[in-house]
Amino acid sequence: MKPTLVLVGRPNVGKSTLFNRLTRSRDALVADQPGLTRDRHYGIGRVGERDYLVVDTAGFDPVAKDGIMHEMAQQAEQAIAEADALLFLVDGRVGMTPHDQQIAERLRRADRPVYLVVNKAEGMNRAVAASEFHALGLGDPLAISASHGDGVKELVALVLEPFPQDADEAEETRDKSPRIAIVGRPNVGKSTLVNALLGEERVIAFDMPGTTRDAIAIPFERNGRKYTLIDTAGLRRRGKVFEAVEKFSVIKTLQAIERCNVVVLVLDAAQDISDQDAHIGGFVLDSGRALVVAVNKWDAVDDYRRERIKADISRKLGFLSFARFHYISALKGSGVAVVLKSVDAAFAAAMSDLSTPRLTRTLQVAVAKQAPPRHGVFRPKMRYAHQGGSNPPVVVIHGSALDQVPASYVRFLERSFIEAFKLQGTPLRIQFKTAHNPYATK
Ligand SMILES: Nc1nc2c(ncn2[C@@H]2O[C@H](COP(=O)(O)OP(=O)(O)OP(=O)(O)O)[C@@H](O)[C@H]2O)c(=O)[nH]1
Ligand SMILES: Nc1nc2c(ncn2[C@@H]2O[C@H](COP(=O)(O)OP(=O)(O)OP(=O)(O)O)[C@@H](O)[C@H]2O)c(=O)[nH]1
Repeated sequence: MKPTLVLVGRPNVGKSTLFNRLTRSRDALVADQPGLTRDRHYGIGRVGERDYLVVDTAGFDPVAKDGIMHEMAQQAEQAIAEADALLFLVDGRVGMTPHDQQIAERLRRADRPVYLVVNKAEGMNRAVAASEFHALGLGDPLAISASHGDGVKELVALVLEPFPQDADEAEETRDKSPRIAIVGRPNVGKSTLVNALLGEERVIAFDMPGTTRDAIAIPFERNGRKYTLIDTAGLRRRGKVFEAVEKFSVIKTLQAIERCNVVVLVLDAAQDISDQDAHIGGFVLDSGRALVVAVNKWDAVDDYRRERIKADISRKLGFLSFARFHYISALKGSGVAVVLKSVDAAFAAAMSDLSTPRLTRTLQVAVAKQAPPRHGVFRPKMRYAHQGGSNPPVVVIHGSALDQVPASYVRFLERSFIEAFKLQGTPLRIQFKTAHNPYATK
């Protein structure tokens, strides 16, 4: 599983700045989807070679007893409990404050590795900037500059070092059957859908999670096909049904998305699409996972409401249009079989092998139909394409002056490949490789 790094610190020490640097999209084109708004507190890590998740807790006041500060502290507590490592930021220009000491005291009790990070240290002697923070009793302070990037790579490498490269990751990518994560905000019907999927069918083996913190996986069979369900909420089996034993957790949701290869995003037809729905959808898009959307509780809403929710979806979740949407009732079991069929299709699309000659031909047809716009004196030239990865499929395009291709044209190319190869249910990524200037790619 990917390690989860949680940033804590008092307001204004630079947590958001560090968060942005740690999560800045490697592929700016993904970030450029119209209508996509992000939850600026949770992200997929992009610095260095290894993948990780980052959580930014808003200003953390461990002694707040009520009000908004108390609420924020509770959210921070949940994130601390679910963290694999804690990054405690302090401000090297301001120096140590009583608030830092309170937070340090809380973190000394956290049974997680804590890294003391002295930010805003650009242009300062790092040892001097760090020295007074030894008094916090959290080990050697590490001086960085989040805004300039100094020391950030080294910090990430150090923090990730103790975590083994995912042992089962390699095996999981070779998996021939879908690993499904059922995600959605609280009360939309995730457990009900899990039961509709698993209830009647054979659950091959289900071991109680016991003391392990890892998300559990439940293998099951349906219509002779094998699947694995990635748990997001600590499912417990009670008689014939599974129930969630933990409250909703964004971190667990993200970890499950990272661990699966097909996401089933559950929405509640009786409610309007919320920011939380959109943020979860944004994570799915960022992660590149295949996706099926189940609009649940269709039995409980009238025609007026049905029209309204469809309009709401197309307005707020347009960036998920690569996915199939199904209108289902998990409670009555209707539409569940179709969801699973789309899971199969999305999985197949995400894992497809795309032949180089066909990719190149598709590229040529697309360029003949609509050439990439000229940028200054250069017109991008696209010569050939080959596949660079799966789940999501990555198409690598070789040519010249490709670093200036606008996002709208990239989306046109994406659509062309998706149509030509009939890749329903998976996002597709395009990477450019320019012959003359190897540094201008990505
Ligand atoms: N000089 C310097 N300023 C920085 C650095 N990192 C962040 N800042 C500045 O510090 C201020 C606070 O940064 P934020 O990232 O918003 O801090 P925060 O901890 O997220 O603050 P809250 O959102 O209030 O919790 C901003 O003005 C940043 O530009 C740095 O490495 N060096
Ligand atoms: N009418 C109707 N109600 C449903 C349907 N699916 C679930 N519900 C109801 O919605 C409520 C929430 O369902 P759950 O399956 O517990 O939702 P959840 O997403 O797992 O909730 P959390 O565990 O809080 O994240 C329950 O009262 C269900 O009976 C459906 O298809 N139709």
